[in-house]
Amino acid sequence: MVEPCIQVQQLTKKFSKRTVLQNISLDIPHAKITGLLGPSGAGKTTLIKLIAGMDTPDRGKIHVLSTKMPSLNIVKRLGYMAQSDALYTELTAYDNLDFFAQLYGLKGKTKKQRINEVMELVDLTSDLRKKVSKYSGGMKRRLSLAIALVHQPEVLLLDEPTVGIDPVLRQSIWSELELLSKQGTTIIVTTHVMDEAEKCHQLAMLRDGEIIAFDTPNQLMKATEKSSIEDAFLYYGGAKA
Ligand SMILES: Nc1ncnc2c1ncn2[C@@H]1O[C@H](COP(=O)(O)OP(=O)(O)OP(=O)(O)O)[C@@H](O)[C@H]1O
Repeated sequence: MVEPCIQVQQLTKKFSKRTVLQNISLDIPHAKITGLLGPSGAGKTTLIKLIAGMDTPDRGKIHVLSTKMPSLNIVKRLGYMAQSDALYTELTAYDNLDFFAQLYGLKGKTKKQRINEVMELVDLTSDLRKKVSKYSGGMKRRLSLAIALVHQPEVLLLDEPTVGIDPVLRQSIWSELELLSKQGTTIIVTTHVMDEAEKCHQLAMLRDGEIIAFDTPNQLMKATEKSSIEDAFLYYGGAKA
């Protein structure tokens, strides 16, 4: 049997006395796009951060690429895009990308080529030399995505990657995610947007720190006899995401 790319086992996370993730278990296969869908405060960011190794669970275990998290050993194999942009605003976009690309071990021609490729992908080529402090919110989001992609990670963890991005570019980003997953990248993406949720190969629906359903979008709609993911989600007792 092929081991899942990401294994979450009986995970519990508390902040002070408040339990925000409750006994979560998930097996996430390789080379699929898995969506985490849930209303604000459901625990999506907390879960993706734990998977990325940015925080530690109170109970349970997470393995990514057969490595117990958190672990520095696989940092280079992961791409993580946080919900709030972590950018050096006094530097240009190029310098930001250059900094992260070097951290990930890219050098010389390959580094330059990758920087150009990812900036083209997020449609920022003409703003490559602009200071990030002059970027709009949507441009910063796109640059953060470019940074998460620059080292061609095997696992991509994206926390609301398309917030503030216009519909046309959003579509092209989703086409790229689809292509990356076809090429073998495992992708987890949190979203509030229902039409994005439908594009995921499988969806974990979260509510109040618990997984209320985990299946393909089609199966979720079929099982609930609903014609949209939003209605299926409401059926399972989720508030409006
Ligand atoms: N560092 C922290 N300290 C205390 N409470 C926290 C912390 N981080 C998150 N929480 C709480 O944990 C719960 C889950 O938050 P989380 O950010 O994971 O939700 P979310 O589903 O990602 O929400 P959103 O869609 O609004 O981003 C919330 O009630 C939040 O207030």
